[in-house]
Amino acid sequence: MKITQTPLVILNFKTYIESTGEKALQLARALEEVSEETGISMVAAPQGADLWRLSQEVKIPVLAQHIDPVEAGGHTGSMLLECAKEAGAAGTLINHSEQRMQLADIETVIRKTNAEGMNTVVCTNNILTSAAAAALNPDFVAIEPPELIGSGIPVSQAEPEIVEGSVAAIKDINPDVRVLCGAGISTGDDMKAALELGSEGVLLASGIIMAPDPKQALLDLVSKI
Ligand SMILES: O=C(CO)COP(=O)(O)O
Repeated sequence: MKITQTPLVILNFKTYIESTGEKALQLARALEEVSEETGISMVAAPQGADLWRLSQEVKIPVLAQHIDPVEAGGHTGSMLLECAKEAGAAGTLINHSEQRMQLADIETVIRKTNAEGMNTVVCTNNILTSAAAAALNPDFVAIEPPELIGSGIPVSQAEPEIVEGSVAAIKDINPDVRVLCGAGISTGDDMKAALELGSEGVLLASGIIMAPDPKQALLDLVSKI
């Protein structure tokens, strides 16, 4: 089912110990509680091995962090779309800077995932790649300058022009694509700035996962919306 409600918070669990296994479930429950308490749409993107457990335990959508552009058959170590779907994934991140893909493969995964009615979130690194991604008809484009990822320096404050420019370029090519931004996002001011720049939500990781109290960090994140 397509995610329609914005503003939107997608938490990329990556492969931190603090967001793995039992701790991934605790984090997903925090997302679910904050979503229920605030009415803000929240989504978890755990590692593949945690997809099934989280999709069964929480009501918020869960996304795969990556899907390989392969058909069913002889592929070792790949993540097959159909497997992620049966594990309860509502969609997938695509082309994250930590899992870069070729253009043809990005197109394949967007097309196959959209055909299943699942959500497609393509990650980009600048205005030009954001415009290119929009032409492939994903549901979301998440602009994340790699140099700010994990830095604690929020893109919405450090490089606002890349967010504004990506929104304009994307909407010029495909008005239906919704824009998220990420990299260094952690506070309510960061989220407020992101929305003021024209994005409809954020894609984030360490600012929440590494917080002493992730649930309180999520409440702070959406406190100024
Ligand atoms: O890569 C990111 C989300 O996909 C951003 O990571 P940080 O929130 O840790 O900067």
